[in-house]
Amino acid sequence: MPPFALVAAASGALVLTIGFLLSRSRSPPHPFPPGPKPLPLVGNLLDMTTSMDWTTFSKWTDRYGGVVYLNVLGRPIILLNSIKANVDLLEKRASKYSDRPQFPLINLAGHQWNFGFQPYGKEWQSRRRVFTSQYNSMATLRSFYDAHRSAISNFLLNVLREPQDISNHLRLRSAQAIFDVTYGISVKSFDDRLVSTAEAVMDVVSLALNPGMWILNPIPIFNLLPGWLGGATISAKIQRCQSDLEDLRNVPFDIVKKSMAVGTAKPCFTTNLLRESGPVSEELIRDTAAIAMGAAYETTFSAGEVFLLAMTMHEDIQRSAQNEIDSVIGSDRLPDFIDRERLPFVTAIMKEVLRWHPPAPIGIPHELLEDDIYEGMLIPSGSIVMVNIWQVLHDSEMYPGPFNFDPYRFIQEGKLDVSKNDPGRFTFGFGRRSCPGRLFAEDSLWLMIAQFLAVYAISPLPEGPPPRAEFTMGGISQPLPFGRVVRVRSDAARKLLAELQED
Ligand code: HEM
Repeated sequence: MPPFALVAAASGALVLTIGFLLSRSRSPPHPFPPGPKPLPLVGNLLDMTTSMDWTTFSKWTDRYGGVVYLNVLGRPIILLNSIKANVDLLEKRASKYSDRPQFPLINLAGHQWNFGFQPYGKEWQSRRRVFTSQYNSMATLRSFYDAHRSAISNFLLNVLREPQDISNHLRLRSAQAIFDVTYGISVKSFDDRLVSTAEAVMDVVSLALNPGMWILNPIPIFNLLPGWLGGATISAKIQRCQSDLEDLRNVPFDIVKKSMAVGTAKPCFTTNLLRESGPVSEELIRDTAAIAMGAAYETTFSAGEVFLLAMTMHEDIQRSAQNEIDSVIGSDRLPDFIDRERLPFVTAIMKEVLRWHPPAPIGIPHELLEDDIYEGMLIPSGSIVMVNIWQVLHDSEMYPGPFNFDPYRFIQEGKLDVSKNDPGRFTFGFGRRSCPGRLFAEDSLWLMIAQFLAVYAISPLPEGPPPRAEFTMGGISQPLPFGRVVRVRSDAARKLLAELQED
């Protein structure tokens, strides 16, 4: 254990003791929900593993049910493991359950303007409303189609040139689509300063959302560390995080403003809002634009990697999708958004990708604003409420054989049917804080799947272990590296690739 963690744990003990005694001194008329037995002083600290471990959380469903109570350092934590509990609490009682807890590292990095972490209230509401005015409008989403097309064309061409670097190409595609849509800026390569800044910001966000960081909060201890114990290095790193975040917030926005002034700006999220006459301030437009980059980059990349893993593991499913594409579209053009209705199996694969391994398996924690009684149990005010999205999507009643990658579960009589079990309903969270980028994310993933399968085939390495469904832990999770071979499917596919234009 690093020294700072020891110091943090030791100094936290006093706080824990007080918290624990206080929590014990309450004798609620209603019991807390069931959960693993807490230890004296630390409560359930050891049950909450150091990384976000949804599989451990899910095991508790069998033992304790859909609502699990933990007490960590005197702080109540509620895990919602079932669809019913999530709908009943986060959706039906949204006015109580839509706040966010404090994330100390997020605050320290300077995210106070980021509505994804803001408390529930007017400020959050007005920012989210501006964001959804674009990302939930079908007309605006359609205007983003060209950005998706061009990012995916670049991706397909990059794969042709360097198939072994497919993960990097997938990352670049995520960055290109979101920078184009948000700022009308085309980032050319993975080394682009804007992309590396976004990566650095997201690395810190991922760390900051780790329960170890917001439960133990070692930051006050870092501040006390003398230089020889790493204090100076830590403080330099913190300053770097702050300046990266400010760059992400300001640099692309300033580029758009300059190009608007000389009449060369491409229509995008930022120009749409800046041109609208209305009460929205320039600062608010700048802030909401910057959020999209952070929120979309890692999540859409992760979904793309999950797709590649699933196809490498299930070549038969891949071939069925390719047969569908060949018979509906033929081989003289690439599938496009207009074909969506006619490619139900491709859509079923997209839905199953989002179910089989959701990119944000335990979402972003909420905080409860006031005491609540649910099914006779007390959920105390101030509880941190964590949604086990992964478990919801592995509910064996809703999704029989939940560990299998099985897009056929969404096909009834040859047609797509997600009327009762659409994973998109759960993968993006529940209630008023649910992801406002859902429609954009599904558009982006669908086109990538359809066009990739039209021209490429992916298979396991001929030698070496077959790929396994293994994933990184953390706020945003993705497959562990796995071996695969990508090849152009046919001469017709090669011709289609030759006709593609690079942006
Ligand atoms: C596959 C891709 C994506 C997944 C799986 C995903 C998932 C999520 C989840 C689980 C949350 C937390 C919901 C909650 O607190 O209950 C969230 C929040 C959010 N997402 Fe996404 N997301 C994705 C893509 C995107 C994209 C493309 C954008 C923007 C264009 C976006 C913007 C946001 C924002 C702004 C929030 C914060 C909402 C708030 O606090 O009010 N996400 N997302």
